[in-house]
Amino acid sequence: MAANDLEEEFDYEADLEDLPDHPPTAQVIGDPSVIVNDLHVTYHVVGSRTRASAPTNDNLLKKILRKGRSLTGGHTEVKAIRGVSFTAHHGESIGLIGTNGSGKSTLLKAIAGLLAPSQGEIYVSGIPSLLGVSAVLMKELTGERNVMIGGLALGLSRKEVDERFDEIVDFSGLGDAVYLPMKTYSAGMGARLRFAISTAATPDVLMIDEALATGDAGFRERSRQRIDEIRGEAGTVFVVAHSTASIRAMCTRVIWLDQGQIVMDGDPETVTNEYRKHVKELTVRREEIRAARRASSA
Ligand SMILES: Nc1ncnc2c1ncn2[C@@H]1O[C@H](COP(=O)(O)OP(=O)(O)OP(=O)(O)O)[C@@H](O)[C@H]1O
Repeated sequence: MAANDLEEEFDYEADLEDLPDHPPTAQVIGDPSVIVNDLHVTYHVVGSRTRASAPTNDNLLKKILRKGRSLTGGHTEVKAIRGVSFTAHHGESIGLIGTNGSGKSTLLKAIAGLLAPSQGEIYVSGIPSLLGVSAVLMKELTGERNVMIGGLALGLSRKEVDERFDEIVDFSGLGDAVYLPMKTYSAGMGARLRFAISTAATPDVLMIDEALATGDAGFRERSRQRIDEIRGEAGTVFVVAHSTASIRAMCTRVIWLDQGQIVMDGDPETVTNEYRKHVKELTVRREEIRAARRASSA
């Protein structure tokens, strides 16, 4: 990854002014809602990690003749989560931070029950919801129809969805675009609608993966308030965001992941400060490597 990409990835200043400078209100934390015990998650990927040598016509022919065998080579295991343990409580909002590929999304998917642990256990009290409704929404249908589908998927009745429809649309900020097919929405519009539907019912455990990055300042402020309300109603919220400013504004606790392991787990200020230092060091180190490469090829 280039140093520029790395800096974009850690958009830690960009939205500071968009967000209130007070941290989330302190909440008395309740009983455990999620217990993760020595979790390991491994992806099995068909294909070799090593670069294939350019095939000559001769060995390509041989490969084609070896019918039924994979042309892609070996089988690779990606150990995305390696021995993660923590306990989350009712009333907490936990930010997950870490560089690209550190395992944040994988951890959320495992808590949501979408990925099986290869080792370890996850206990969840209540129903986890990974932006609960994303899987059931249909791009060909209008936002309006999707509000109904998503609401029903969350366990609301048809009448309850009808009653909450205006509120959901107001929250999403979509206006009349809600009557257009979702496939016509920008990434941000789709993310805002998913967030609005997912939080229409108060979930026990809500997981938000990057949805907030796509919203504007007003939407982010509404989201922050909604997350506070969910915590107030004894829910637990997990938030993945690359912006440490958003994380500090929304979370009562932060877990920093690196290469599938926990580096730090603690209060937002301490963890994000340490993380920012780490990112700055990484950026400097990568810039030095690039400069050395440029010098050696000159
Ligand atoms: N479906 C998959 N198949 C194989 N490997 C995967 C798959 N999804 C993720 N990985 C790998 O697992 C590791 C963790 O990925 P994950 O998406 O959980 O990280 P992340 O911290 O959410 O990254 P990002 O910030 O880029 O979204 C990475 O090495 C990634 O390449």
